This record gives sequence, C-alpha cells and structure tokens, in this order.
Amino acid sequence: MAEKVLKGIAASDGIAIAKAYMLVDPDLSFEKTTVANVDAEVKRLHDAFDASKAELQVIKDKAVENLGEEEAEVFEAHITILSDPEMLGQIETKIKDDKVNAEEALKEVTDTFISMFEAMTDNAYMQERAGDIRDVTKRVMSHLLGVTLPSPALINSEVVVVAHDLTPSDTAQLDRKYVKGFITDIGGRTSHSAIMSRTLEIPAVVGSETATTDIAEGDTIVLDGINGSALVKPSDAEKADYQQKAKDFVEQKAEWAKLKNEATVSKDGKHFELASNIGTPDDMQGVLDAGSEAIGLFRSEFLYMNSAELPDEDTQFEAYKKVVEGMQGKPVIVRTMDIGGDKHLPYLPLPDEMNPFLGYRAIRISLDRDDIFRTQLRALLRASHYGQLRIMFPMIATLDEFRQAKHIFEEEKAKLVAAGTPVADDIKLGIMIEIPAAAILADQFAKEVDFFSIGTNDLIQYSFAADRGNEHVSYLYQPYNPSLLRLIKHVIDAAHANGKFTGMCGEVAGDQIAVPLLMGLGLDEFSMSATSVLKTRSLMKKIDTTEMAKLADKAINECVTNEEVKELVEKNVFN
Ligand SMILES: C=C(OP(=O)(O)O)C(=O)O
Ligand SMILES: [Mg+2]
Repeated sequence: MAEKVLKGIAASDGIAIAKAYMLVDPDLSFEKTTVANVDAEVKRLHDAFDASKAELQVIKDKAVENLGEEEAEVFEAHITILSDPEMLGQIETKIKDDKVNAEEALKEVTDTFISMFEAMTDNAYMQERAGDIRDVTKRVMSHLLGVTLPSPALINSEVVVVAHDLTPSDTAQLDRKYVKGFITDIGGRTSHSAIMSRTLEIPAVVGSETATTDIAEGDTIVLDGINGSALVKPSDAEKADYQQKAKDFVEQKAEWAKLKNEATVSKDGKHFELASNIGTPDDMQGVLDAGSEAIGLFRSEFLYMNSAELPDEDTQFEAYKKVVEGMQGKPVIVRTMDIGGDKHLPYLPLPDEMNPFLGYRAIRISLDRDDIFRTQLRALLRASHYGQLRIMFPMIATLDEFRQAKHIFEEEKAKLVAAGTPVADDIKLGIMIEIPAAAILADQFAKEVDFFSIGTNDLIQYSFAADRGNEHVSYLYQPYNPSLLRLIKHVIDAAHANGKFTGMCGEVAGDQIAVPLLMGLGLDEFSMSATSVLKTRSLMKKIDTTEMAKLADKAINECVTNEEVKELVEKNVFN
C-alpha cells in the first residue's frame, strides 16, 4: 500500500510515475547577531554572492538551451544585479559599521532598495526591478544559510513537480522532457495553470491541499490526472497497476488518433465545428495533429505575458499571421487581451484590488487603455488578410462596451483601408459570454454581434459566485447544473433566432458529460484543449442529436441538481 493517497482535482489527463521535485521555497529565516570577526563575515558575504552568480550562470545556460533566449533573460538580469558594486558595497559597509551578521546586513540593504523601487508606482521598469532584487536576495540568503533553493530550469531527470501553486509563467517554464506531471496544494480545474497543463499535455492534479506537506523531495509519486489523485511511495503492485493504466491510456489515445482526418458528424448526420484553444503560435502543432476544424479561442494575452514589454504591432501581426496562415483558411477566433484576474504583466502594474476577478480586467482595461487596444486591433486587422480571422472581446457585461469596442475597431479599420493596407472585409466580431448580465441579455446582443462564444470558466465562477481558482469552493464548479444549462440554452436560442452562431470555449465544451447535452441544445462550435479534440470527435460520432434534444429538455426542466443531470447523462448515454 502507498504511504499516503492524496485527493485533488483532476486537471489534466494522463498518468505519471516519477520522483517528486519540491518546487517549494526553503525556510530562509535567521537570527540577527553581532559579529566579532568582521572580515570573516564580509568574506562569507562575498562567497555567497559568488556562489549565487555561478549558480545563476548555470541556470541561465540551461534555460537558454531548454526554453529559449527570451525566457532566460530574467536570469541575466539577476546576474547583473549581483555584479553591481553599489549594492554589495552597501551591505559590506553595514557589516563593518554595525557589526551585524551578513544575513541581517543583506536583508536591511535589499529591503531599502526594494521599497525605493516599489514606491515608483508610475515606473513599471523600476517596479519590476524590485521583484528581481527580491529574487536575488532569496538566492544569496539561501547560500548564506546553506539551504537549497529550487531551480526548475535545472531539472534534468524525470520528475513530478510538487508546488503550493503554479502561476501561468511558472507553468510555461516547465520542461516537458523532464516534468512528467505536477500536483499543487491550491487551484481549480479552470485556473490558468490547469488549462496550460492540458495544452502542454502534462498530467496534473491541483487543489490537493496538502501535497507540499505530505510529499518529500525524492519520494516516488504516482500521479493520476484522470481521476485526480496521487499515491506517495506506492507499493510495487500499485506501481504495476498504474503502469498498466498508463499503457491503456496511450492505447486509447492511439485509437482516437485514427479520427484525425474525419469530419465531426453526429450519428444522425449533423455537423459540429470542433475547434481548439491556444495560447501562443507554438501551440499550433497540437491543433493540427488533432485535426481541429478551427481555432475557437486564441488567448492573445499570452503574447503579452511571454514578452518583457508590451508587444508592438509588428510582433503581434507576425504571431496572428502565423496562426491564421497555419490554419489554411479555417476560422481562427482571436480574443483580445484578457489581462487581470490571475494574469499579470510585470510591465503593466494593475491596481491592488480586493477582488481582481471582479475588477480591472480584459475589455475594461482595453477600453481604458485604448492605446494598447488599438495596437492590437491594427495587428489583427493586418493579419486578417492571410486567412479567416474572427475577433472576440472578453468579459463583455453591457452592450455599450461592445459598441465602444466595435467603434474603435471600425476606426482602426478605416485608417488602414485609407492607407491602402489590405484588410479582410468579412471579419466577424463576437463576444465572450462569461458574465451573467450578458447571457441574460443575449437576445439584444444577438442583434448586434456576429457570434457568441460561451466562456464557462468565468460564467460558472460568476453565476455561482465561486472563485475558479479556490479549491475550498470547487464543489460549486457545477457545469451540469440546470441553472447553467438554462443560461446556455437561452444564449444559443437567442443567437439562432437572429441567424448567428454560438460556440463555447470554456472547459465545459470538452467535458464528456456536457458534450451530448450541448449537442442537443444546438451549440454550433465546441472549442477545447487540442488534447481533448479527438476524444470528443469519437464521442460525437456516437450521439443522436434528436435524442439528445429530448434529454437536454429533461435535464433543464425536470432535474434540479448538478448530480441529477450527471446521472441522467450517464444512464442514457454512457451505460
Ligand atoms: C474561456 C474562458 O476564458 P479564460 O479561461 O481565459 O478566462 C472562460 O472564461 O471560459
Ligand atoms: Mg474567461
């Protein structure tokens, strides 16, 4: 029997068996002491600086090799800080004048630098430097205290990463060659690191609550991303059992792969558009490998997040063009920047907010900072010439917001056309339905927009008032609850009554229990992680839409709970 079994939220399919790599900061606390031998203390400081620099150089080289020059830039910045004689000199002086230990002198001096830079609230560059100094201080402190700081870029054998939380940028730095899976204490199925794990095809369990306390460095872990559990130090029999399950999973995937070039048609001959979600042009290969019929959501904010500064028009144009061209005439829906909530840009400091998910986010930022918005729209307009581009706006709550966004779009389009720049004339403009106010008013929106795309990750969060990243309220992630199904039906019907189409790009679009119901409700387009496309095509081919329309009607009008709907589908579709 395994020493421990952890339960969490299944975030990304697949099974991983490997040693644990603790991506957890060690205890860096220390006592302030008076030192008698000042020279020895200064030497200790210099040694810690030298060791940190040497370590960063290794990390940087490795990061260049595995992740690319751009991802490695941050380590170069850290080396530069450590090479600055000003900071080192001040710490040295403090040791000599105050006769304090190197740890205390380091802390006092770097705290001063950090507060000074952080106070420059109108200078994003300096604010970012404050973060760098904090990171560098941690590293030097770890050397003074003789403890090891985790360096994920240095991982060079197969591991399961164990962390309290992973930010989207932490996740982006994981090297798929070695990171076979990850498990976190916090997070939900639709938090952005979970979404990224699916794109990267890394099995993941989130929201386990105790992974970082129950697992130790080097423990063997069996991670089951299909059911959301992890075995710590499994027995040989358990390991063998999971090796078999992993093999079955690979075989199942090979079976689905045969459907790559088939059309997505239900048993009774109805076609549905089966699309993929992407974060960057690098995700295109997965989209093509899965035989996706469209890109239903390009989360363009990842272009901004993977950049050290606001990406300029040409950089964005190249990225959009690559994706649009790569799809060879198939539709590509690019969502304009959705920053805020759990997604941040170091160079665009956002106000401190009590409720970031209810705050300054997405279209709200774009309409406020129309300089950023116009640059993005121009890049998109220019890319529209190379394929079938559609644009949608995130977090629309009111018609007025859509009208303002559309007006800015029309202005930029007119300018480009006047300048003789080729621009497609049939760009569809849609909105994400992720705020209940917009869902309820869908009949009015449908007269003005070209399409809807339902973002269930946020629509569920806002309908149930339950933070999508908070594992303590994850029971309120109720994708089959009749209240949500009624909202979805209302949106689809409103679109159809006005000759428009409705897609879905939230995680529910690839949920195997929800898919049959959504087919019954007449959803036109399903967009999901590329890794779910073939599995969903396989399911859709077995479904009769007339039967499903009746089942959806029953779910909406006769069932009252999430569980009842789930059982109804299991009994009628999967028995
Ligand atoms: C697709 C969605 O957008 P995101 O997950 O990026 O917020 C959603 O909210 O469902
Ligand atoms: Mg959303």
